[in-house]
Amino acid sequence: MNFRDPAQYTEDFISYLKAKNPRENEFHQAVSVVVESLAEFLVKNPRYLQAKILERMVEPERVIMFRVPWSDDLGNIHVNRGYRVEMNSAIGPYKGGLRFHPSVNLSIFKFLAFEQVLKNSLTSLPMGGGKGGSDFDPKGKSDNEVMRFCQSFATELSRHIGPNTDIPAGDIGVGGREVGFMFGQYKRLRNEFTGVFTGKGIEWGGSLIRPEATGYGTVYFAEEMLKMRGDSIKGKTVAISGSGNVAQYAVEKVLDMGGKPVTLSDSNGTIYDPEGIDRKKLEYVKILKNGYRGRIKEYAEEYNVTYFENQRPWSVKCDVALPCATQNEISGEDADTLLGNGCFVVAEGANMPSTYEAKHKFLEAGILYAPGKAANAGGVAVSGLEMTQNSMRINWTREEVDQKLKTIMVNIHNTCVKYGQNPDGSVNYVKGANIAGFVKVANSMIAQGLV
Ligand SMILES: NC(=O)C1=CN([C@@H]2O[C@H](COP(=O)(O)OP(=O)(O)OC[C@H]3O[C@@H](n4cnc5c(N)ncnc54)[C@H](OP(=O)(O)O)[C@@H]3O)[C@@H](O)[C@H]2O)C=CC1
Ligand SMILES: O=C(O)CCC(=O)C(=O)O
Repeated sequence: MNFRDPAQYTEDFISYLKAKNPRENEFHQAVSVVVESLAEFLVKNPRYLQAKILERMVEPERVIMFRVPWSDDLGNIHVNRGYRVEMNSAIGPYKGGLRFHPSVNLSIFKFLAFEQVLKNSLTSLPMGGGKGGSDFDPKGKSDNEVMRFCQSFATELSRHIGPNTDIPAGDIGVGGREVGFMFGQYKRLRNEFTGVFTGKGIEWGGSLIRPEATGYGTVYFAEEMLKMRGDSIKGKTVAISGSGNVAQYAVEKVLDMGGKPVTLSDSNGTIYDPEGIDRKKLEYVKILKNGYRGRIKEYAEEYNVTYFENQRPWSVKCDVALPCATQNEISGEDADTLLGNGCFVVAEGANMPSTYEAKHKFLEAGILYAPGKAANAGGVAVSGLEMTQNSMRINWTREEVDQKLKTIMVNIHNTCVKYGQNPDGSVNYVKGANIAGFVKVANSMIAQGLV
């Protein structure tokens, strides 16, 4: 590898990564963006190159893959695959969510775990990074089927996790219901009540504001970016994708701040409500999605608004875009459409929702663009606060947790500015987040010897 020329170093490193991890496209994408941001910094700070920190960081400390057998309500047997990627524990125990979705594979979990390491570092809380889940699809399953699956999954996972080892939480397809079933099984197997999961119910060890944290935090981050330009969310038209946990609370915080959310989506299509999704309509979405687990199309029927079948929200005119569904949901073409329509703020509630092309278009356009590892870090940050409350056997109030969340998001924003500000005063938040997240983990790895 060429240790003198940043562009050549980047190319060499990506070739090395691809040769070692063939066909893991999402993982290549996530690492490529980070290496591009870091290359110049690494060339100027060769001790990280000499210690082969990046080579070590892209190799998970441990990957666990396992069989998850379960039976449906008719007694038919199904076999899914479970995963946990324990990526890096340099600054704390592995921490990160579980995703249940039929599309998952090892590449997706490695990209998510790699992003999680840098994200958790940015929160300033002592958490390493991990991610896991299964190709199980909770959609269309009864509560009893989901419980049997979760019990089977947690039975194997319980051997690998613990309150000081690895603390999973929710992600796509895993919310309070699933965390409850897994926590219950873990407790039964270990005969101990510990904070081994976060995102727990409020009556049994959960933290206030954890459900809200990712969506709220994303909007707090967008507000901080706007503040740098003497602007705010107030009066802005906001396009939001997804209609799950992150999207719902992003809508709620945009409303709190005087903005107008106009879209939501799911994997079947997008609703466009030009009058704005108000609090009453948001309550409808929460019942639709969290209660009876319906489709977003039903919103269009209820409120007589446009429904774009099989389309994403990015063709709608907006000032701010908050992608809150899944990875690679904004293509290069979508980015062109957003920019052409005057969108000038993108804050990623989801993990890596912008493709490699889209990300570069946003950076070249010089808009306010916050990558997921910075903008959506509020979720795992409040998970960290849940761990603290569990250890101390106390519960903070809603206001206390929200205030701490706000402070963490402001600090992450300022850290990105510190490492990502250009000579003309503009900020490359991608570069800022990647360098800041990296430095703390890299220094800790060096301090701990060759591990
Ligand atoms: N929950 C958290 O605390 C955090 C979540 N994130 C990230 O935020 C994103 C959303 O997570 P969360 O809200 O928790 O998950 P949910 O399962 O609650 O919601 C996911 C939403 O995204 C949609 N979606 C999922 N997959 C696809 C797809 N392939 N194409 C189109 N739409 C899709 C879902 O639609 P449908 O119902 O049709 O599947 C649903 O509306 C993810 O990227 C996650 O990694 C990041 C930080 C923390
Ligand atoms: O709260 C957590 O531990 C995990 C959140 C998460 O999965 C994420 O930040 O992507």
